[in-house]
Amino acid sequence: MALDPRFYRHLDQSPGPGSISSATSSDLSALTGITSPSVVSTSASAAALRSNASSPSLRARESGVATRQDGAASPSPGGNVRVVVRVRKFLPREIERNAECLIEMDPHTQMTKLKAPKPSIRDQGKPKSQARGKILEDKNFTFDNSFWSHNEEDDHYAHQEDVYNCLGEEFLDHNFEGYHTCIFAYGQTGSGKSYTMMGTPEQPGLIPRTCEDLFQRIEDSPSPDVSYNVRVSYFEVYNEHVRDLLVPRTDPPHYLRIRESPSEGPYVKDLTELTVRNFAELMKNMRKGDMSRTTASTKMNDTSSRSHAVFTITLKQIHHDLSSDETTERTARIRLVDLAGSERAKSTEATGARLREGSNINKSLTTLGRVIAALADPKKSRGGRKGKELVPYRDSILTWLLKDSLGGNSKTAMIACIAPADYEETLSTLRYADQAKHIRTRARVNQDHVSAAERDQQIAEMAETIRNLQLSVSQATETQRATEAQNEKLDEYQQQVATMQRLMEETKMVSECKIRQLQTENESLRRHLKLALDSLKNPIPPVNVEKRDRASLASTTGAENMAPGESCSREGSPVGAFGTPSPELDSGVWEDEDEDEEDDNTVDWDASQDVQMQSRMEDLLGELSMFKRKLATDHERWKPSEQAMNRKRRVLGNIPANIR
Ligand SMILES: Nc1ncnc2c1ncn2[C@@H]1O[C@H](COP(=O)(O)OP(=O)(O)OP(=O)(O)O)[C@@H](O)[C@H]1O
Repeated sequence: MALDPRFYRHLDQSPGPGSISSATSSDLSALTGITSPSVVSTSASAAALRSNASSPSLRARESGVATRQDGAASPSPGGNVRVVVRVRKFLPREIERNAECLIEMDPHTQMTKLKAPKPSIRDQGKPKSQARGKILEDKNFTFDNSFWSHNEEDDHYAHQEDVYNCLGEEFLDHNFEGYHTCIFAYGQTGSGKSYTMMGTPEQPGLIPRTCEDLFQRIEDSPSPDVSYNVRVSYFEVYNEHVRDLLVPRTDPPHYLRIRESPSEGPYVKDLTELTVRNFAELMKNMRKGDMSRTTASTKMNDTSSRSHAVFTITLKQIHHDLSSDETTERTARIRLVDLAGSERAKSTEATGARLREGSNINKSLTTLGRVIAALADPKKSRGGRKGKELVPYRDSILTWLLKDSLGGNSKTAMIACIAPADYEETLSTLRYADQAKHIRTRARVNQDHVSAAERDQQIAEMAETIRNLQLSVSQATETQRATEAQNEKLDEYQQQVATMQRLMEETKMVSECKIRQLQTENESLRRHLKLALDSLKNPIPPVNVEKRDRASLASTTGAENMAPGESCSREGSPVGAFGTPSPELDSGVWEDEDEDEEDDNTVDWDASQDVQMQSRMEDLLGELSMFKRKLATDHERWKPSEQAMNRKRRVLGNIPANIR
């Protein structure tokens, strides 16, 4: 069961009689988190709950609940796990079905008897061999304490307070002595684990009582030389994942990783650890965590815990001896674990997510059982010549995280919670508990002495570390700045490259345009040359044209009908090449007054004209080769593209080889 929200309601109100006290702290303690007894107020109700580390609780001895009288293992001075059992009262559903109480407890010997249920009607009176159902037997177990919480009318009824006085108080004594402790509740679903650990608003359980007593002891501490620092963390193991309960829930959930250090053992990385200065602050954080714990309603329990919850208090006591100027630090870890209940899918009728949760819960509890079994038998827990560890801590997250509490540096207690009317589940729980009795842990006081010289050295080392860190930070800042400057320069270069690429593109376009122009020019020159060569190869023979008078010519050709500027030729021959009149036209079809002298001569295509034409052709060839050279130079200068080159090659290829 997760804690009833009503439990916290009273924390915001002033404490009433019997309620859990709250304390305020000074501004100084608020700043440092270190609580000095002189600055913590005391409530009247809490004054009754007094005990301290050096004088263990008297109330445990005065309590109506007796401890074992056979002197066997109670309390466990040798470091054995302390095992207690608690049976709850009937729940309404059990009363309804007229359930039979199968548990008996002897307050003097602390013996717990599990009675076999009555045989079914059909098996009644039959001998064992003929019974159809399984014949069950009575079983006896002896634990350090047996808490009878079944019937309030009975003298030896164990209230919440009795459980705390018998177990919690003694464990808090150990914490003030500097030991790590762990108390965990184990049992089937609905057997009363959460009730025992957290309780209800009216009946607070072991965890709130421990917290209250812790701050009460700090307030009542007689020594002004001791300062206290209290930190809390709260996480749950749900479906084999670890979730911080002191931070708001996220979707998807943020799971934490587990690490293992040689000195501290397994721990949850990045787990929130808050400094608390008084009981009210501590309970506020516990409320936060409890609200976000995973619970659900099952057939066996309306508010069933679907996760294992681990609430950890770290108590640091710093004692400074003025005369010797020595400091002593004691650190104790108080681990309070509310396990999810083992369950049978058949009883809970779970399906879907509930069934998966159930199988994960059972998986980690089975592993816990195997760990307990391995630890209970020291010969089995260490195997092989190399002393290889055979305890399967790592087989589940829960057992891995509880490694130190189960088999290492811790004083540990197990509260086996049992339902009064479930034979099979109760037998299984009692067997577990019976095995756990044999586990021995190796608890030691976690204390450090620091002399004045050592403290000065530590301070000097820390100052050096701070200086180095500051240096690293400033170096990192420098590097960051340099990187930013480099990035800016890189941007600048990239911009310049882009501009140059653009320019090159433009230059290339201009070159291509020039090449195109030169090619056109080349083409026209080629055509002219071809015509000239044709004319050379096929010269037109000289023609003698007699001078006729304009009138007779006009009558012959009908020139009087022609418009001015129109020309005509005999037989319609074209105008000569190069714009020079053809010999026919040169013969002077039109006669001007000014050209009379020329007109008087007969026009002949003689050898001198041949020579003239020849020399003109040679000039043209010279010009053409000069043009070719120019073309080559331009080509070099403008670097035409491959395509343009090919085009040029094609053009030049068309020029006859003898010209090139
Ligand atoms: N000693 C007791 N006295 C009175 N009521 C009790 C006692 N123990 C348990 N109950 C009641 O029994 C019911 C089941 O108890 P609880 O929720 O603590 O079981 P649980 O073992 O934590 O179950 P789960 O594993 O499902 O979370 C609750 O209603 C609780 O108030």
